[in-house]
Amino acid sequence: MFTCTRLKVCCISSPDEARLAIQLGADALGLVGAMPSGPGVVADSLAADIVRQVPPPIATFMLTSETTAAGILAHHSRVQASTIQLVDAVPADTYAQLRDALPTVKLVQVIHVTDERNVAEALTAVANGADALLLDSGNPNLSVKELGGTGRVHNWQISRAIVDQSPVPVFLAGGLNPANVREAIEQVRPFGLDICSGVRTDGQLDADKLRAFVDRLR
Ligand SMILES: O=C(O)c1ccccc1NCC(=O)[C@H](O)[C@H](O)COP(=O)(O)O
Repeated sequence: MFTCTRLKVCCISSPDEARLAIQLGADALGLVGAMPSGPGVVADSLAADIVRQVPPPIATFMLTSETTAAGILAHHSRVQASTIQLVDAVPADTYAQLRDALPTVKLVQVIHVTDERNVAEALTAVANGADALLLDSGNPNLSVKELGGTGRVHNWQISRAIVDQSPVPVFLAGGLNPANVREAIEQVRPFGLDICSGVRTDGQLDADKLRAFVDRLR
């Protein structure tokens, strides 16, 4: 079956990694801001430098753990990405405040999938103004929150239920790699995939792993 599942390569840590990801087929790049935990964080100055070098039509996603409109806008002013990825839950009026301040910037809400209640959580985020959803495997309820980059797969049946009901595009993340990418697409049918640890070796983007992932994806 023909598929055009989009690919976001996350945890980009240098201009060279950005170039490699684009060369191998990335539609979007993810730049991880300050987080309570996780291996993929880069300084805002480096993220901004990478954003400046990324050509259109490649999208740049700034991942933020900020949960107030003021904090998110301050983060965005330092990075200037085309898309803001909210990795934690935010108050309902935050999307409208961000939209007023940044009308051309897209807002992607991460949902950390643990149980069926995440379906309602996802649809509420859309009703509040999210332009897209990204389903990941973190745990925001821990004392030190996990907000992504876990390398873990979650319950794809719940993700499929969200895809089936969502009126906006849905990205699937969490523990994806060349070996499970086809199954992920067949089971969840997402608009796009997001990958970090599954295409890295010793923390560096691995061209062979990313090529293998893209070969199976396309
Ligand atoms: O990588 C991190 O350190 C990180 C920490 C907190 C939020 C997001 C983080 N990474 C970016 C992502 O969104 C990952 O691409 C996503 O969680 C999937 O990661 P993986 O399971 O390793 O493919």
